[in-house]
Amino acid sequence: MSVRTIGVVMNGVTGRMGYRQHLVRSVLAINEQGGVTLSDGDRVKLRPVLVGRSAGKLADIAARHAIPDFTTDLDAALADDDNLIYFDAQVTSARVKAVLKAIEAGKHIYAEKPTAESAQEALALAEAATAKGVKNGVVQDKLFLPGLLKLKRLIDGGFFGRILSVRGEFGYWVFEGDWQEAQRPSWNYRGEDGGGIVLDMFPHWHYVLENLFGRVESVYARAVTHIPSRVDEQGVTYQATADDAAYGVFELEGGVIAQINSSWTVRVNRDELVEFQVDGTHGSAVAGLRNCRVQHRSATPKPVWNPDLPVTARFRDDWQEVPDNMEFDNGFKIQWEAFVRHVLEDAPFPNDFASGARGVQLAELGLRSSAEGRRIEVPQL
Ligand SMILES: NC(=O)C1=CN([C@@H]2O[C@H](COP(=O)(O)OP(=O)(O)OC[C@H]3O[C@@H](n4cnc5c(N)ncnc54)[C@H](OP(=O)(O)O)[C@@H]3O)[C@@H](O)[C@H]2O)C=CC1
Ligand SMILES: O=C1CO[C@H](CO)[C@@H](O)[C@@H]1O
Repeated sequence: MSVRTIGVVMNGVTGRMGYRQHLVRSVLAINEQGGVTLSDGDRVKLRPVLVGRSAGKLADIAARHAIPDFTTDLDAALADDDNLIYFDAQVTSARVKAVLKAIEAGKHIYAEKPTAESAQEALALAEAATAKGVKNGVVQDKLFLPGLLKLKRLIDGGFFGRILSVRGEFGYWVFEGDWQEAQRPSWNYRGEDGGGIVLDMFPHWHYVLENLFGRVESVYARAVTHIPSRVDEQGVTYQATADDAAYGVFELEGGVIAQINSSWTVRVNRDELVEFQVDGTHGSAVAGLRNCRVQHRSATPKPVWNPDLPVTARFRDDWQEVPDNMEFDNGFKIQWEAFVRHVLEDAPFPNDFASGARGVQLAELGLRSSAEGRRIEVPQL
């Protein structure tokens, strides 16, 4: 068994996702476990090369984790042939330019979602990567959440019979920033800076729906800005020009109807920050980030509507927890390992830029649907 090291240029590590999930919980965690194991038993460690626009912030992170390589010069990092992979977790609006540069430099590309702000640009990235012959992948972390893995297990095991509908509820209250600090970066609430819940969350819903239930054939959405002004990181009031809630209906192949609410203006009255209820002819399930509960047709109670009487049935007690049956690793790390194997030994990696572009397309069509007040067919890309 041999161990080798490859360089990974990581742009955006001073941000929330780039630092926590990608650098600490994925790349450094992979090295701590001894690297990515390839099919022949060899191991590959990752040498992060931190890139960003603030030398001070990069130096802090590098010192904290004893990382020798960091720079504000993306071109220099891309010019180094030992750096095989370029990873991007910058703000969405900065993604396309940097990724195109990295493709041009012949790097294999892994990027956060959404890959671009428009479907045209997202497609252009996919085409540029294909033309250059570089591997490409987009983060689709929700597929690896324990709750969704359990849901997939139920689907694969035929638990539902014919699936009829999916109801998704995502969101929580994001503070306005005046009397309590906002817990998400302010650019998310400015359209001109690449913000908006549709662009943020519809790419997630797209790959979840496509992978678990089938192709998304149409969308109807209403996107709104419920809170028109917020206060940013500097304490300055700004106009919230991006949508902070979206109410969407998606029709899937085979007639499944999915209805997903996404909101940063909702107070949580559910067990998890995202939950999907799936109803089928033979059974139903409610899956969250970690847990999944089911009710089989044979154990379905028969409620009778009678508002004259107090409710005595405890409907939630009639559901059964799906067991873990396995250890669940961090989903971002699992995807990093898969991408490294894809680059080095051509292992399958379905979450490519083409699938990323389909997600951006759904966001774009969702926004168009909202603006025009109509249901829109989703053309196959
Ligand atoms: N898969 C998932 O679950 C999630 C994915 N995301 C995606 O990750 C990306 C980053 O989001 P998040 O980490 O929340 O954002 P942050 O605001 O926390 O981080 C943004 C990063 O981009 C850099 N940056 C900011 N402005 C610019 C600019 N104008 N030009 C170049 N770089 C810039 C920042 O550098 P600096 O520190 O110097 O400002 C920082 O490194 C987004 O595309 C978002 O959609 C976000 C949340 C969850
Ligand atoms: O992917 C995501 C999951 O949820 C987060 C919380 O609002 C979002 O920031 C995000 O982009």
